[in-house]
Amino acid sequence: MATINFGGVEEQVITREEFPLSKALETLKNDTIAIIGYGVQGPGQSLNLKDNGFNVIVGQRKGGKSWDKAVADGWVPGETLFEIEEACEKATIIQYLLSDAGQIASWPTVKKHLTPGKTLYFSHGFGVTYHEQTGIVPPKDIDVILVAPKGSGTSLRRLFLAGEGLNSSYAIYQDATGKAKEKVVSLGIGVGSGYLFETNFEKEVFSDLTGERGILMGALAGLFEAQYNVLRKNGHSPSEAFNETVEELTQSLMPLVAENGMDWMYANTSVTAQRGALDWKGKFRDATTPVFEKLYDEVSSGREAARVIKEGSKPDYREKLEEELKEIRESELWLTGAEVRKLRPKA
Ligand SMILES: NC(=O)c1ccc[n+]([C@@H]2O[C@H](COP(=O)([O-])OP(=O)(O)OC[C@H]3O[C@@H](n4cnc5c(N)ncnc54)[C@H](O)[C@@H]3O)[C@@H](O)[C@H]2O)c1
Ligand SMILES: CC(C)(O)[C@@H](O)C(=O)O
Ligand SMILES: [Mg+2]
Ligand SMILES: [Mg+2]
Repeated sequence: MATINFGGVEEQVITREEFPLSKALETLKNDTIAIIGYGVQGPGQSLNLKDNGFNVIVGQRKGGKSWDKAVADGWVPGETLFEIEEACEKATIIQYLLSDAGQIASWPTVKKHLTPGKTLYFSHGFGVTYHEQTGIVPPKDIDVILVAPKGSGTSLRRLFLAGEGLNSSYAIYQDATGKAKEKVVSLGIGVGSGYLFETNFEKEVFSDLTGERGILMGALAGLFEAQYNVLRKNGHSPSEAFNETVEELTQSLMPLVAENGMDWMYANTSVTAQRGALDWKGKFRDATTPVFEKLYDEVSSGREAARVIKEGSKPDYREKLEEELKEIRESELWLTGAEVRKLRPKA
């Protein structure tokens, strides 16, 4: 493990250099890894593991879109693609990558196959942390581990194909065999993580739910709408409002932040922008802190989980989601975005 000083706080991280792929392959050479669920993380993790040389099969409900996608991606029914129960039976390591609500519904099926010596792997602390609501309580005599890629499964696959890697957190919930650590690190490297940082199941789910509802998705989308609406109300054209709200952020300023930090982005803007933004930063921080405090409280109390389980378990969830996404897609803001994207010059 490498000790890294993160702004004055030392943490241990695991990199590909110190835990190479060859060591991961050696550790899991007798294992069959079943990826249960082929939604977003399933494809990314299974294809990366397969391309890295691990013994992988996929378990997915037959007949739906995810099954067809698995076939299109090269998984062969009866050879490397099975119904969930059959894949669980064949596996020594079960990577439980159904949607968090789906994991509750399929738990009785999966649990039957969690016999001593097997390993149960999650990419989220949700099911185990909120066990009073999910009913997911693994048997004591198996290893229970987590590798949570910090980003979409789509990005996990794309970065892997580009020879790069998304970072992931890892955690051990139960170590029945004494080998959970080497297994979790091997799987973390195998699924294509750039590096791995340690957490526990509860911290992973509390931070993840806060992040995605907050700045990564919910807060960001809400701030976009607020600023766009104010600009439009004051007579600015859609293209001007969109460019000053979204396009410049994604195309010009966030790449600078990603490359070299916030101060680098500030250093590459005008004095006028710097001065104003530095003054307004505090106002936005103070205005939104109570909302973030409320969000964390909803997450840590389990109330947010209850809402997700209730909504995510409804049979018409996907249909309703599609309606909500359509409403966003067809709003003036994002219709403008579609036109603006088309105008980007190609290399
Ligand atoms: N989406 C991501 O990129 C991402 C990132 C990090 C961690 N995670 C975590 O990874 C896990 C998988 O997430 P995902 O977004 O890939 O899942 P998903 O929502 O895409 O669903 C995965 C699969 O579950 C199946 N499924 C849903 N309900 C089911 C049910 N009742 N019975 C049987 N199958 C059912 C669907 O057919 C789908 O193929 C979750 O724990 C999630 O929190 C996801
Ligand atoms: C990709 C995210 C938002 O990081 C993940 O946490 C998810 O739930 O999909
Ligand atoms: Mg998440
Ligand atoms: Mg996340």
